[in-house]
Amino acid sequence: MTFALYSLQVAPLVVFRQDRNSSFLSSNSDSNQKSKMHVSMTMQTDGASTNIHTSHNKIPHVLTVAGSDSGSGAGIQADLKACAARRVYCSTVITAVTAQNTVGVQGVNIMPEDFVAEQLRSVLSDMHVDVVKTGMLPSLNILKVLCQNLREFPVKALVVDPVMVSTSGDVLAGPSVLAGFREELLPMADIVTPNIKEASALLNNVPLKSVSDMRDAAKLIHELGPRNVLVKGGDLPDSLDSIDVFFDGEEFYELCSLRVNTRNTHGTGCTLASSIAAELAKGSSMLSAVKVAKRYVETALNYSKDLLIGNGAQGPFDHFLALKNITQNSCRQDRFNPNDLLLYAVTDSSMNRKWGHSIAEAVRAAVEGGATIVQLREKDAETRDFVDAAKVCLEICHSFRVPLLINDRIDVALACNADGVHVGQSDMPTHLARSLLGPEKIIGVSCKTPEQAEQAWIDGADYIGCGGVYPTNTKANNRTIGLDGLREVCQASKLPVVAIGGIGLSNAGAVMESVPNLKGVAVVSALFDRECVLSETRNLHAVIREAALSRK
Ligand SMILES: Cc1ncc(COP(=O)(O)OP(=O)(O)O)c(N)n1
Ligand SMILES: Cc1ncsc1CCOP(=O)(O)O
Ligand SMILES: [Mg+2]
Repeated sequence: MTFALYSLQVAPLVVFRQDRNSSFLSSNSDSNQKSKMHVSMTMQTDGASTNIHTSHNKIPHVLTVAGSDSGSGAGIQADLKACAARRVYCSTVITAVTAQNTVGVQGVNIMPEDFVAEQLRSVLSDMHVDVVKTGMLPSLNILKVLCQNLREFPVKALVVDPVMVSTSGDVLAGPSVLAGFREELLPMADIVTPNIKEASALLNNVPLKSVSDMRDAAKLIHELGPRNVLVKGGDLPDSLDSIDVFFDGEEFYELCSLRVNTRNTHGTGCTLASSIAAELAKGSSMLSAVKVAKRYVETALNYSKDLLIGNGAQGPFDHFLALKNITQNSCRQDRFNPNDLLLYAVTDSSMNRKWGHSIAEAVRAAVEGGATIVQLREKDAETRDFVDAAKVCLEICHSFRVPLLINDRIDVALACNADGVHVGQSDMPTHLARSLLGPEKIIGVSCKTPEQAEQAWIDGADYIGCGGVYPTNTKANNRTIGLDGLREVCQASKLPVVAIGGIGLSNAGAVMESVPNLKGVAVVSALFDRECVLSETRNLHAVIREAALSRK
């Protein structure tokens, strides 16, 4: 039995009107931002994106319009799990019910389009939906009903996953739907996320065999009207990496991730699109949303690679990998905030020994004095001592809401559940560190050139440590790049930059004042090769803060 809601007065809804020539999202914390995004309304920033409630208690909301998968690997079920894991609310409009498992699709029951319309109206007329994500649209009429509702109830963003064939090879949308995608839905989309087969189908079956073909396809699909295109290269043969091509209408980005060797890939497309939608709902810029979503899927696949569910060729994966850490009570609540780089204290075991300080004493003095982020750089510590000391320092830092990173040692960072790591050009490669640490941890990378900074960004780093700016005795044989080298990296880097090397009370203010875009300074000896770490940190903090304020 259905209820006629159509006569009810509908409360005035949304909010975001899209200017078709511009993009829709603000990105006030996203230094990766390259495209022409406009501020339409105050949303949460990336930096606060793990807090699902805004100050008005509004939760970011994704509506998924997709088919049900009885095996729960893909479709509506994957979308719900992805949104829950990414901590946004998810409502659902079901377009079809499939009888499906890890072997394939045994049956499809398409919802009548009137009932799809009724579901859409129920959700959109009552709830504040930020982002709509589409999956299986099994008939042209359903697609048209969706477009009609989107025109009536505009939302902040539309993510289109142009589902046509299931992972098992079963056809989920016919040629008339393909025409509907091209003519009606894609022109409304903020991003479309075809895999190789879907991109080829959208382009009249043009063959796609290389990354260069994917770039051409992204450009041609962009001409169909979506503002951004992500062509997913997971099905390209003969590659150790999985490369996706992102095109925003102006620039191409090749987004690389490690190919995870697993049978459990059923639902990756739905999960990726839902995760992009979730990040957009939180207020991320498009490129940042795509990067975070990719990281999340890669980590989930890696975490579930040996999971055994079903007897078929393609199994589901575990979306809730984050729950494995839920029992750890000592965890930071916020994601990386670039402003945390303002005064970056980097420890040194030999300096602490010289002054008779334990690591914990030195770290406590630094955070009490105003350090905004701490790195344990314990080059000669025994692993066991390092892990024990890191756990104590983590408690101290978190009591001041200061993140704690580990220098070089991913194993130590994992063992103590630190907030992240800092790696150099000859340490663990950044993309490997990212796949080991997952999407939420902070990764900093040392870079001396714009090219290295670009690579760090591609590989999934969060910030750049740039230096040595001045000569230093703390790191042997380290080439000095000077203020000019620092400026060059700051100007080119899409990631926030912190300066390091020979910086102290006498020059920190000048460095901050004379280098545009610099987020802060990282310091070893000026804090730790001193008798009183607390007062040195207080003094340096005052100088840097003043310089940062005078720049504004
Ligand atoms: C913030 C910050 N920037 C740069 C470095 C240097 O890292 P790396 O090049 O790996 O050298 P080591 O510190 O490992 O000797 C850093 N540690 N922190
Ligand atoms: C680790 C590192 N990386 C580049 S310079 C440097 C040492 C910085 O130490 P200090 O602040 O004592 O000059
Ligand atoms: Mg290193």
